[in-house]
Amino acid sequence: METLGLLPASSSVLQSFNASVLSHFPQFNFSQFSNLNLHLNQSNIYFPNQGELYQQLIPIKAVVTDFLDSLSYSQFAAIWFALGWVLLSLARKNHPKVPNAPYHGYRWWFEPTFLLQARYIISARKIITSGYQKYKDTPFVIRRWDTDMTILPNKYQNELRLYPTTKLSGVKAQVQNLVHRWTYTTLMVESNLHFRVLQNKLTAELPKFLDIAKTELEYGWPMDVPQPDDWLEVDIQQTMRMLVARMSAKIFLGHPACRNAEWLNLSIDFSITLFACAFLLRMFPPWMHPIVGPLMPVRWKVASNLKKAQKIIGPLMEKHRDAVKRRSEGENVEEDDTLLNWMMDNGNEKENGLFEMATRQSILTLASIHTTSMGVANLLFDLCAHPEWFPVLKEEIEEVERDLGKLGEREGVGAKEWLPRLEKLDSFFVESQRFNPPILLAPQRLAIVPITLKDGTHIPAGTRIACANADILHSTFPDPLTFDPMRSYRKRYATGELNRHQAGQPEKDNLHFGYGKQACPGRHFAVGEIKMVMVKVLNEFEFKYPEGKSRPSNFFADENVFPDPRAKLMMRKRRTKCESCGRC
Ligand code: HEM
Repeated sequence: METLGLLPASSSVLQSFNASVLSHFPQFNFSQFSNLNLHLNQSNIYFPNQGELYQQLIPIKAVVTDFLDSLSYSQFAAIWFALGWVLLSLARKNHPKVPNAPYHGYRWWFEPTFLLQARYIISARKIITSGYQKYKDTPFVIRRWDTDMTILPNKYQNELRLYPTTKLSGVKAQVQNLVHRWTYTTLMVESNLHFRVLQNKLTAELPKFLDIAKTELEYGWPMDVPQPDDWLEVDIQQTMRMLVARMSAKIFLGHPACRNAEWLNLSIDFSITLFACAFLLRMFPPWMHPIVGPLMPVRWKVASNLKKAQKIIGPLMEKHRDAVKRRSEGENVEEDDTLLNWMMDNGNEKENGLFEMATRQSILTLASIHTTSMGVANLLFDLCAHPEWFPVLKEEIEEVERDLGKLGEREGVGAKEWLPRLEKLDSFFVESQRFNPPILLAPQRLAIVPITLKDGTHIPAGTRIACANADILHSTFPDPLTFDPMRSYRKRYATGELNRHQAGQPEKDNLHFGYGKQACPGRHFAVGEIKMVMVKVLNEFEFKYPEGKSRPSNFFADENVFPDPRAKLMMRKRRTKCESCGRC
């Protein structure tokens, strides 16, 4: 990360600055304060007939100009961020919070708040977990760089989930995280078309769309997935991102757009760029966004991605409009049943504007691709760390194949019949997600109006609230630190609640997909995709860690979690007796 270079950069920045100051103010001998070996230009500037103040300003200007000229790109970036930090510290204010909820995370009573906020960037896990362990049943407040968040115990979940978005809004909290108009995400708040299409079309016709996505998985398989006969080191995260991007593109945009390499790359890249842009902007106080936003290259990239998206989405919209018109004239026009078409048919004039539709499609890639592909990658990382489960999951697949034929092969037998049968794989995913949630704070909400809960807990308007989803799942299970992949499988049968405790079924204790009416509207599709990919992967390949490697650790950026991007796996085509487990 660039910030890792801050320290070395700052000492040479200091050198440049000292040299520059000394060249214009020779009377100050800075070298006596440092042992830096500086080569100084001792020119003395004197302007006759100028006021004394002006005489003093001219050399200052010269110092600044010389100084800026002498900086390398990384030194300039380091100063830029240091400046942001200082300004933010000056502009810092306390954000609304639940009254009496203590601020948590200070190491000493005199630790400056900006240090705690800076530590949160990479130590969110430690801060949230220690707060949860300390306060468990009462609210506490964590301090993120841009906002404070009151962490509520999950005993309030069933009450909170009943509040409508007009009072407690998940999307407004997300858009605040994404720094709204500075990343072009405000439209998510202005209209919920992206939510409606997932709930009313995708989830309502889930088996159909999973079967459609499966066809694209088959198409991309030989291209995206290496087919090595012998062990080969692979970047499994990138492979999975591409496969998931293809499946998403197929259901959103249909054929042939789903095979447009530019769109596929864009849909993967957009999330990273937009996330980086929002993350950097959050370092600055809101009043500075109009100044720094337009100067940020990463934001230019977001804008250029959106322009490219318009070029791809525009003709698709035209095509659908044309099809609708011709159909209304009695012509029989064939079209893919896509989510884009549904959005156009159900959107109003503004939602159907090109910029708005292209941006919304891009935001949907942000919500769907990395989250889902990380789920598959984590599953594989966990399987390689516990290879004794390979044969169990393979046997389950083979059993379903014996009854229903291979997935997608038998007429009339598709995702609907197949995927619910993969109960052990489902349970393995739930446990893998328990250890590797994509986010540490879910659900997150913004209080639009003041709210008083039944026990008198008051949430003032403007308060950001969240739940410590990762920690809840590490405290509500017996033996929580043990990776026990059949937990939810056993729980379902022990309680007889066969429809509960499954992947993608939010519970008061399992909040990784959010909770209530505002829970992730793409979760059932995501779980289906993950299972479909895993069936193919387990049927065809064996995996293990490269020599000397083990399960990669997770990285944190604020409360966001992602696997070490450098982590690799070894894979080869499946043999009768595989090395992963020694049995199958
Ligand atoms: C493993 C994969 C995924 C995880 C872990 C995940 C997780 C989440 C979470 C935690 C939320 C916030 C929910 C809340 O506040 O209660 C969310 C929202 C959302 N998710 Fe997912 N998600 C996943 C996959 C997907 C997929 C595949 C799609 C689309 C097909 C999708 C679309 C969305 C959208 C549009 C929202 C925002 C809804 C709004 O406007 O409030 N997600 N997701």
